[in-house]
Amino acid sequence: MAIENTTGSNEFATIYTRESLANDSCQEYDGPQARVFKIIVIGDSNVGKTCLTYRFCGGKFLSNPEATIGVDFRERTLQLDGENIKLQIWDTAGQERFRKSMVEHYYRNVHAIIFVYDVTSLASFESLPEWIEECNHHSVPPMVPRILVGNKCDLRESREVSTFLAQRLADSYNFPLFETSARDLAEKEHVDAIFLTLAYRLKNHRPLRLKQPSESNFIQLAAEQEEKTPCYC
Ligand SMILES: Nc1nc2c(ncn2[C@@H]2O[C@H](COP(=O)(O)OP(=O)(O)OP(=O)(O)O)[C@@H](O)[C@H]2O)c(=O)[nH]1
Repeated sequence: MAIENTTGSNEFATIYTRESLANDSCQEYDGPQARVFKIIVIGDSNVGKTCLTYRFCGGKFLSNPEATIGVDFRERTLQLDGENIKLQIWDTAGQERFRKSMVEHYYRNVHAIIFVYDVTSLASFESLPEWIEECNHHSVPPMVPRILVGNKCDLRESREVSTFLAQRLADSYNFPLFETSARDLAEKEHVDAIFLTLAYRLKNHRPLRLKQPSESNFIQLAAEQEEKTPCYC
């Protein structure tokens, strides 16, 4: 099942569906001159942040991921309407003990935020206001796009969070809502569509304040992380 919902404000005018992806001008591209956007993926431990980002960047489902320590970095470069866009995805740790020293780094110069919950865990859904609050505490500008993703839709029998409930929360924050599954192969294009929706939004939004994340900081943090945790890229 794939559901894409927009908020009434039409903030995300471009929402990419499976069908539109098939005809889209978006291609994989690994050229040197890409605009770089930092996207952080936030939410409780075990909701599937690693699996979602790995599905988007690596194409596969990770059945036995280890808990993220600090942050794992993944990247994918796309060519959108002739422009090279590199999405630098920060897969953050859900467990407090693995994230507390990193929180400042997560939010610095972030361009977009994906809040993830698990549709089979009401607790992970009820944590969302705290994650959103943390983000607000770090003074992330309001123009930074935020989206809500309910993962593990393949576990239909165990669902604890209805689409209705999730949509109500999404509407209250004015965020678009997506429900998907990192595990279900049939949802692969839908996972791509979530990130592509953000990529198009970022590409077309060129505020003067937009600051590129420093490549040197990124490389240094990535090197530190590699020592701590295996990289699945
Ligand atoms: N059924 C199902 N299981 C999933 C899905 N996505 C992730 N999982 C499983 O959920 C568990 C946690 O996945 P992770 O991606 O490591 O979760 P996380 O949010 O990154 O966890 P932390 O690194 O601790 O923050 C793993 O056992 C995955 O195999 C999904 O879409 N469907």
